[in-house]
Amino acid sequence: MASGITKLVVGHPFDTVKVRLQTSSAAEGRFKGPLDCLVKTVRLEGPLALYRGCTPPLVGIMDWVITNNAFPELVFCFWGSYDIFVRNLKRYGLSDGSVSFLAGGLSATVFWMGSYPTDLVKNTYMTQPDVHPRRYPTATCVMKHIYQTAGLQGFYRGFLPSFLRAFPTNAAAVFMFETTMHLDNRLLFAVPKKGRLYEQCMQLLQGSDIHFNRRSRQDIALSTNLPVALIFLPAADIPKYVAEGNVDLGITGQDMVEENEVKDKITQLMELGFGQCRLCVQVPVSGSSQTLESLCGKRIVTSFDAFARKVFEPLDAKFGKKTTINYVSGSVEAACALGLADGIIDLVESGETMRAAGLHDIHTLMTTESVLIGNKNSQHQDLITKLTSRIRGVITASKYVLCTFNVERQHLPEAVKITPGRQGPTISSLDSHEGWVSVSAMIEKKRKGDIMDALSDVGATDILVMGFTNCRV
Ligand SMILES: Nc1ncnc2c1ncn2[C@@H]1O[C@H](COP(=O)(O)OP(=O)(O)OP(=O)(O)O)[C@@H](O)[C@H]1O
Ligand SMILES: O=P(O)(O)OC[C@H]1O[C@H](OP(=O)(O)OP(=O)(O)O)[C@H](O)[C@@H]1O
Repeated sequence: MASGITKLVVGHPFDTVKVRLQTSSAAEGRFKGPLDCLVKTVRLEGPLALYRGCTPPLVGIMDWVITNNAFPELVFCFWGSYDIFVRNLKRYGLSDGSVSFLAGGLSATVFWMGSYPTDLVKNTYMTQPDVHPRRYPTATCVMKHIYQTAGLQGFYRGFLPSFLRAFPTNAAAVFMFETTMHLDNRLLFAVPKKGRLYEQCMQLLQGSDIHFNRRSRQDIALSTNLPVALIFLPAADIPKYVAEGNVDLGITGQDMVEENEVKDKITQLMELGFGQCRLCVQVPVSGSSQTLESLCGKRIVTSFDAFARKVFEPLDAKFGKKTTINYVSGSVEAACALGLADGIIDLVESGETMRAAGLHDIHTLMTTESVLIGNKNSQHQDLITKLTSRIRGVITASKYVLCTFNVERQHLPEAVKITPGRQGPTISSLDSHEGWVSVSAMIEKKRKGDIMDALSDVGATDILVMGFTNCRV
């Protein structure tokens, strides 16, 4: 009750201003803005005009709802029906995300079906012309008028646009609300949302059996089989989030960790074996500056501005010059051709982009690859260990294959030298061939051709090589 009265006293003037602004067209030019509307209303009609719509002797529950601006009370319709929709949609085996999305949209429809007539009556009452006697002395008169002129359907005039807007916006809002509420107690795992590392990260998550459904453009996805939430972020921002404990785990490049200057604040859990490249100082092939020292005092363009400052500040101090460092977020190689830079600092993998821009590298600042990094104080250390072990299994599986063959026992020592395995090969006797054994051992994928040749040379037969997708070794 107290909250209703407070809402009425404090909130109703705002509502009056809002509705008047909404219903006065720009062409009319009645009000220049909210303050102008407030001042004009008070000056021309007196302060009580701000409370029009809340004091008339309205009767019945509809009037109470209207005069107390009690739409929030109708919110129970929303969440009440939401529960019912959720329960029913779950029966169709839809994912949690789809259920929240659809139930949110459907509940918004229910909410609007219930509240739309009162909204229409309230708006009509509050925006009636400032003439005396009033066309509608009470909200009940508005209701009577609508009913007499258009029947019951008159209370739903203009409903379609409201519905069309309400379904998707509420579906998305509820979906995000539910997702965010479910982040509690989950390990937050940041992965690049696009760019060079994206595809391999997705394969890594899939290989590690971290299941999730991600809608297009959605930046948070809950795992469906682990207490993990995947947070899709730019690779450049991930080190900072991990260092500050906003997320527990992340995948990014070592170059990004350096650039964010957070190496001491994170734990590098594992090198992932992809995203390998070099961070290089590059200059035009025929440019006048061909050394780091000669670039001192000139213009450098880069996405790695912190790195660039670390390189050039000592040189500037030594030579008494001031190197200009300008940040760009991509296509750095274009800067020299555009006359914006004398040199750049950017990544080189194959060197194709660099050469296509007429540049060559004169200095390698660091070699880099993608890494799994963790927050030092995460509350989810057990889960971090588990995920790290799964990911290590996928990486190992991508580097090794399983080699099996049969060999005469007398040649076993030579064969074992060729395939020692990670901790010794598995050897079992062959019941069907007296004096023969079957051997299986993990071998490096990139050496499999040489190994098979060598095994043949020592008399091994039935040599098979098989890939596997995950392992714990
Ligand atoms: N050519 C490359 N080869 C290998 N790894 C690369 C290459 N370019 C970038 N990387 C690695 O990928 C990380 C992210 O780089 P990327 O250019 O994809 O980031 P982004 O700026 O977020 O994406 P985008 O370029 O789509 O805006 C880099 O920090 C680096 O570690
Ligand atoms: O040596 P290369 O094999 O040619 O690779 C190097 C390029 O790859 C990266 O850019 P990316 O293609 O990711 O786009 P970006 O410039 O927009 O960051 C990097 O910034 C280089 O431009």
